[in-house]
Amino acid sequence: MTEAIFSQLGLSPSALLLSAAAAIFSITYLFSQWRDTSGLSKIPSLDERFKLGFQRKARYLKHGKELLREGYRRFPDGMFRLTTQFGPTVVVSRDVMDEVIKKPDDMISFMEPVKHDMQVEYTGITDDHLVAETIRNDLTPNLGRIMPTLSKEIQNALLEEFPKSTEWTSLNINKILLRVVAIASGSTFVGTELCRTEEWIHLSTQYTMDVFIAAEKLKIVPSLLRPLSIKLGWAPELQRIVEHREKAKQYLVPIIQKRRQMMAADDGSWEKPDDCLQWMLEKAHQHGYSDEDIAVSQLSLSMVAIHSTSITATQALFDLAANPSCLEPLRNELNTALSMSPDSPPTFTKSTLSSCSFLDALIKESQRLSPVLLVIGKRVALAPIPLSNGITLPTGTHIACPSEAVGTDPTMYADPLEFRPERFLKDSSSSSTAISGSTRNALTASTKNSLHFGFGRHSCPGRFFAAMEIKLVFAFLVQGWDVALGEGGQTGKELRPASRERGDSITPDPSAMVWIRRRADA
Ligand code: HEM
Repeated sequence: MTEAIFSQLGLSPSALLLSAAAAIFSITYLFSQWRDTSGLSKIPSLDERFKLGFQRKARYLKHGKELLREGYRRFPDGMFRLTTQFGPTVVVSRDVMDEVIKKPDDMISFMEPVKHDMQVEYTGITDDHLVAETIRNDLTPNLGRIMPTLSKEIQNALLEEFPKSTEWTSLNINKILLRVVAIASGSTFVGTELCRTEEWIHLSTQYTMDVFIAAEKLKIVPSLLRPLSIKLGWAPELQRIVEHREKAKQYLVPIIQKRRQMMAADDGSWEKPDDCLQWMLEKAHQHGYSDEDIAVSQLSLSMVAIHSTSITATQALFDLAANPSCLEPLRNELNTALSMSPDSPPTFTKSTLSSCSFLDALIKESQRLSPVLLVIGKRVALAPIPLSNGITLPTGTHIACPSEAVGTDPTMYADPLEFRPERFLKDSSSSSTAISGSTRNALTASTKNSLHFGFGRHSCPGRFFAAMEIKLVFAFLVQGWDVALGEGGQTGKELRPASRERGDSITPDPSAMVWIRRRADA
């Protein structure tokens, strides 16, 4: 049908797409010139040399980290304008961010940037209150209770996925840790049976990939042309997203219904599952969720949880392998923690794991240098936002805080690009002045000095679970295996795989290999 219209017009689909794109770029350019004359022009800009919006966006996609660092160093206490992949954005200091995010959601929107980033109009991602509430009210307070199951799943998954040989073997660690985290998270999200099935592992990881890829592809196309580009087959992932949702319903609705029957017939003998699916179905009616909605919410939960955690774990493993001097203190600390366990054989508990401050510091230091995102606190002003510095951010202003630049600020962190977990230890003499000597330095801290899980009321509610999961992966991994970055067990900073950076996001090199061998005494 669409092709028939094009041939009647005497145009190929790509010629039409190109002409329409040219027209839309011109309109966008004129609009961006008009926008710059608003109150925002009082704020310094890093965009001056580039006139066209698409040039600015392309520059950010390639050099986002350098631009954010430059702006932060030049205007550390204030704010600056920069076109990010999100469009013209006011990048604000932590103090301004602190002020802004305290405003109510009807003044400063958390969802608007998500709508753009995830292209929700096309991908169908929704603001899922049930997910955030379940994490805050059920998952986080019960971490101690679910830990034995989580711990067992991680240990089993590592034993299955990692080599049994005591010879060095190369592995694509991205893929393996994604599987381990998907299985382990699945045990807490949907239960220990479904979490190990290939179908669920595929669904819970591929859904996220398809949503992100579709959204990235759509953002390249000017907004008015997106429906046409979809008709022309530009984002086939959108169809797969719909299929993933149908599959999730097929897998989960019968389980949910079975659980409801068991609940209704329960005479006290039924052992109620202790997982997010159960917690969600028990409160679904308060939120007006059907059983099918719960199934889709489980995909949303996997989407926010699994990749962010496995990426953080992968980066930390690269850092550990690149810094072998960290291995001995880490193993000693873990052995001491296990020696405190009352169980036989000894196991990690929530409190023994929290006593492992070097492990906490190591992951936090890795996150400081390789966070998942360059900025946090992306928001859109839904009303004018007056600030204490006298500037009022007009309605529609896009805001973000340059968390990576803050984390590599030399006035906060001595030798900021060096990997030194000790800087986060309480009694470390090498800590920088701004961060030393406080339990607020923990990996899960969400403060103005610790930004990578966001801060304020929308800060990541899953960070306690993520931290526990990553720590358990590391605890079992370093006890059972040796890790290196080159053939024959070579290690060293120069071998650390470089990350991929595009716009706001930092990801480990997907093709990077690590070398692993089973420890003889494990
Ligand atoms: C290392 C892994 C993770 C990182 C780096 C991370 C990071 C973040 C960040 C930066 C935000 C946005 C905060 C803001 O804009 O103010 C966020 C929000 C969120 N995260 Fe995480 N996250 C991780 C793991 C998880 C896990 C495991 C879960 C679920 C169990 C989760 C659930 C959520 C949810 C539901 C939100 C939205 C909160 C809201 O709507 O208020 N995250 N996360």
